[in-house]
Amino acid sequence: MTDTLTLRRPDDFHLHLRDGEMLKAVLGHSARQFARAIVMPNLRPPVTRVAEARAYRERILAALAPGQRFEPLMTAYLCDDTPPDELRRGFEEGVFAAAKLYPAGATTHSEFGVTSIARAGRVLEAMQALGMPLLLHGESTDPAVDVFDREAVFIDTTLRPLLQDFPALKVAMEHITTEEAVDFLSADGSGRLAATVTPQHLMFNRNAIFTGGIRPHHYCLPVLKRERHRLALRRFATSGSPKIFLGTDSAPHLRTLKEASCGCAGIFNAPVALQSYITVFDEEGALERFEAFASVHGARFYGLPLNGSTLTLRRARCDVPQDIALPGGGSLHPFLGGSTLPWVLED
Ligand SMILES: NC(=O)N[C@@H](CC(=O)O)C(=O)O
Ligand SMILES: [Zn+2]
Ligand SMILES: [Zn+2]
Repeated sequence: MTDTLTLRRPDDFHLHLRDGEMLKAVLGHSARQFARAIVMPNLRPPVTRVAEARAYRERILAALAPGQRFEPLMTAYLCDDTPPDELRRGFEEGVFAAAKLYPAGATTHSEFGVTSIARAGRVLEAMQALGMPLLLHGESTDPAVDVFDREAVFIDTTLRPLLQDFPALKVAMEHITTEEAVDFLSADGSGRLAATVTPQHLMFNRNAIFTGGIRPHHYCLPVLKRERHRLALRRFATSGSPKIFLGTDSAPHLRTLKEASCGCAGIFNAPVALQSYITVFDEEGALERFEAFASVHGARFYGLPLNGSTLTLRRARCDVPQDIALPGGGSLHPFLGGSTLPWVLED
């Protein structure tokens, strides 16, 4: 039995760091685990311009503890009126690593998102020419569509035609949650389509939201799905396929805002991200494929060099705290808070 695993330092290809006091409280948890992260732009107001992304990157770097090393990779939030030239300049100047498309109304802070793909045509044309990845929150926003079907419907009605219209566009399906997404990815032979998957979608099915009462800390978007989807995700994530890689979607919200009559969507998993993912790979007998998932496939998709340094995980009891206090008051409940995991990060 393997009791320690040393791997190339991983990257997080889908992360919400927020801003201000929240940024200061959560950043260290990611910086301790990951060398780099693709930082989501859904601030209020969203990060839409090169200058805004530069300034946000500076705030992130300034919030690091002395001596801590971490590279934030910035993204542009696409709106109906995003000028293609702004994306081009941001990408060419090395500020924007990618652009994120939120269908308007699909998720937290998506109200300024794209109202129809048809309107994004010029922007997608420019991204395709540049080789700039498009990151998708892939859910239908049609209110008539069942909340559990939104990803599958998006794939059929939006993603499939989009890939046909832009045959060379690089696309990442963020936080996939369904067997339909796995099947769609598996069938694609173009080499320009990939996906990220979160720890929560690998570890839980939708029963977790309703165990003995309503469990707001298991609520995120896309929402957890039924067991067959979780099993399909686990098989694909641990298969060694280069089309799927690590992206936590760690999305902190104050405990008070989650435990509310209308609770926010998002799970703060940064403190236990690698401990959770490795537990899944261990359970699937796939530890030898963990490094590729965590540290190689994502970097290749984004055209980034692989990290030189390493990190070690050790089989030992990891007690997850119930609460992480914010300096300015309030607290966060981390993913799996109050339970234990069988792997720890070595110091
Ligand atoms: N995943 C979530 O449930 N929430 C994310 C937004 C997102 O990634 O869709 C957030 O910013 O809170
Ligand atoms: Zn999302
Ligand atoms: Zn997200």
